[in-house]
Parts: sequence; structure tokens; C-alpha cells
Amino acid sequence: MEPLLMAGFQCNELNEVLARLHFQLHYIDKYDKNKIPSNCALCLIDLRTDNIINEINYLVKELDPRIHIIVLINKAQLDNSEITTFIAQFAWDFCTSPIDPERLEKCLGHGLGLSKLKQQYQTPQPELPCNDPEHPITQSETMQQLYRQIERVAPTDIPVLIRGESGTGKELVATQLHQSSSRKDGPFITVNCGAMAAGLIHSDLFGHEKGAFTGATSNRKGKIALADGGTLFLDEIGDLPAELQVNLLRFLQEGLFDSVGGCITQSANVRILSATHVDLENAIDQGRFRLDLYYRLNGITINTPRLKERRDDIIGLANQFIRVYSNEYGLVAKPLSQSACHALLNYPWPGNVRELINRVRRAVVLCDTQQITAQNLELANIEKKRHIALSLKTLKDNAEKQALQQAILIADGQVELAASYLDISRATFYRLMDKHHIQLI
Ligand SMILES: Nc1ncnc2c1ncn2[C@@H]1O[C@H](COP(=O)(O)OP(=O)(O)OP(=O)(O)O)[C@@H](O)[C@H]1O
Repeated sequence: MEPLLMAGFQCNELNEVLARLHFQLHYIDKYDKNKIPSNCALCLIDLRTDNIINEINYLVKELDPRIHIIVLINKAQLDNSEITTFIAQFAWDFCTSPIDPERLEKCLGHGLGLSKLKQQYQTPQPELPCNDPEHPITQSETMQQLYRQIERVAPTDIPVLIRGESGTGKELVATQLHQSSSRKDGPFITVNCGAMAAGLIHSDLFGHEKGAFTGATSNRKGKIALADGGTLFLDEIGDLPAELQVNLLRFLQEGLFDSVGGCITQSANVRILSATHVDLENAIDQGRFRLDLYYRLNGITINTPRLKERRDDIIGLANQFIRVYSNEYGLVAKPLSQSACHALLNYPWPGNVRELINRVRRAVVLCDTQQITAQNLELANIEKKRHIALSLKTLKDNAEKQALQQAILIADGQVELAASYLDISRATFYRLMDKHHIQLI
């Protein structure tokens, strides 16, 4: 019997079909590595009966990528962008209701065969791969300090406010805090407070009951409930609408919350991490952010430095991303040319690490020479500027040397007179002669 993971199943209508196909069914509702048979090749997810996409999203991200996912949906759900995005991102195949057993059988058969081949020929990702984009590069002293701070703060349950410009790695820091905490086996759930309208974010955060509003066709857990026993990361907290700041404050003070349309107050054991790239103090002064919420969130502040403040990491990061993307696109990882290194080190990086990733990824794809050049990184102008700057310096030096030589000639070798022609002191004249290796004849 082949093990088959079953997620989101509320009805047993398919059990008979699946049993006939000699599958042994393993139901999973919350991700638990120990519940997943080691030889499991397939996961069948039923998204038809309930809106469980949040839970399922969390679950599939944790699955071994070699396990093939097959999704069951209703035809009408093909108009639901949340569902279609999920399918596009994670599914190997999908079947629509009414489920045709023959079609499902073929789908499972193909999925099983292919997944087994993959398991045979593809090695799983090692735990800490050197080509993992999320594996942080921390060569610079600034980053080493930051990671020492993370190690100290992580084991506590103190709320942490992570501050820094966009693309500096705030979410990565939040992930590291979770991974280094005693909650690491629990969920890590992210809410982007800036990405959604107030109405949607309310239900996303606190959940809703069936019938709470038009479109609420079923009960749905919010992210706070999903993060129970783990960590909730509130990204772009400065954008949280005012009315939700009150509800969040209540949860932070009492650990209690109400879902939209719910009449029973719920509780959850969650560690809160938040991040912002805006000036929260300014938002407080302008009345856009509650001071009491700020104090609750800001148990400890961690600042993520701008990339230009951690230049010692730039080449290490670039090399890591070259390995990652060459590997991803099946290309040979090429080294950086000297001009590329200069350009990387001299560019101001307004978009921080995210911009570095974008430039390197493009360069990996576009590079048709032996080495990745500044041009591949679209940083050739920086290199040109460096050359212009260099030649300007050379020009200045040459002009200075010529002026000294002419003055000596006209003054017939009398240094004091020559210095007076150039309006500089005798001492400066000698120093410059020394610099340009000029000798009196
Ligand atoms: N030290 C690092 N080592 C490796 N990768 C890093 C490092 N810092 C950041 N990154 C990568 O840079 C990208 C941007 O990081 P992240 O999303 O954490 O930034 P952010 O500050 O949260 O950005 P935003 O404010 O725009 O959400 C991610 O892909 C992350 O993995």
C-alpha cells in the first residue's frame, strides 16, 4: 500500500476509490513531520468544502518539495484568485468536482510514478545549504553584532520590533528569531499589514465566522489562531489601520481576541515580532499610530543595517546568490570579474539586499562570457565613473608635475623663486618635488 497524505478532507466520498487504488490514507490537519511517512510521494488536498487556504498554505510550504500535490476544487473556484494562485504555486495537478474516479486514478498514478523518480534521482536540500538564499551572510562586524543580538533575544518571549530600510533583511531576522527560539517547531505566520484593505486584514488576522459578511461562506481561522504555539510576524506594522490597532492591543495585553462575527472570545499563545521601514515615532506624533501599541510591540528593537553600511558582506552575498540562481537555472556558476567586484563595492544600493539579488539574478541569466561583468550587473556606469574619477586624478597629478618642472626651468633651478611663481611655500614645493620624483639638475 502506498502512503497518501490527505489534507483538508471533510468528507469520505473518495475513500472507497482511494482504497481500491491501494493507498493508505494519512490525514494531516496541522503540519507535523512525524506524522508524514518517510516514503510518502503524494499529497491530495481537498479545497472544495471549506476555505482552509491559510492553513494549507502553511502546510505545503513545509512539505518536502519532491512530494507531488494534487488539489481537488469546485469548477467555480477557478475564478477565485487565491485558489488559482495556490494551484499555480504548489500543485502538480488538480481535478474539479464532480470528481471523475478514472481521471483521479490516472492523475494519482502519474503523480506517484514521477514523484518516486524524483525521490530516487534528486537529493533533498541539505539542512543548511551554502546555496540557500535564506542562509544569512554575516561576515561584517555589523551583522555579527546583529546575530549576537538575535541569539540573546530569541529564547525570550519579548516582543521585538525590527526596524530598517526596505530589503535590508527584516523578515529574515524575524525568521532567525523564530528558528532560534523554543517555538521553532511551531508555526511561523506572517501578516503584511500594508498589503490589504482594513476589512480584509481584520478577518485575515482574527478570522471570521460563516455569514459574518457577504462572501463569508464558511468559518475561517485567522492568522493569530494559526500562529498558536508559534510566532506571528507583523510586517509593515506602521500601516496597520487605526481600528485594528485597538484589537491588536487587546490581544497583546490580554491574549484574547474575537473573530469577525464571532460571539466566543478566543485565546492564542503567540510570540509577536513586528517590522517597519517607516518612522513610527513620527506616525505617533501625527496620531496615526497608538503610543500604547508601540510600547507593547517594542520590547526590544533590532535595527537591520543598510547594505552600504555592511560592505564586507557584499561580495559574499553576491557569490551566494550567483550559486543559488545558477543552480536554479541549471547554469554553471561563474565568478565575478574584477570590474564587477569594484562596481558592487562602489554602488550605494538604495534597494539593499533585495536589489543585489535582482541584479545578480539577471546577471546570471544574461552573462555569456567566462566571468560576470559590471555590465551584466547593469553597473557599468559605476565603473565608468570610477575610471573618469581615476583619470581626473591622473590629469591633476600630471598638471601638477608639469607646473613644477616649468617653474624650475623658468626660475633657473632656484627653488624659492620657483615656489613663488606657483604661489606656494618652499616646503610645499619640496614636498611636491618629492611626490613627483623631480630632481634639480
Ligand atoms: N544577510 C543576508 N543573507 C542572505 N540573504 C539576505 C540577507 N539579508 C537579506 N537577505 C535576502 O534579501 C531579501 C530581502 O530581505 P527581507 O525580505 O527580509 O527584507 P525586508 O527588510 O523585510 O524588506 P521589506 O521591508 O521590503 O519587506 C530576502 O530574499 C532575504 O533572504
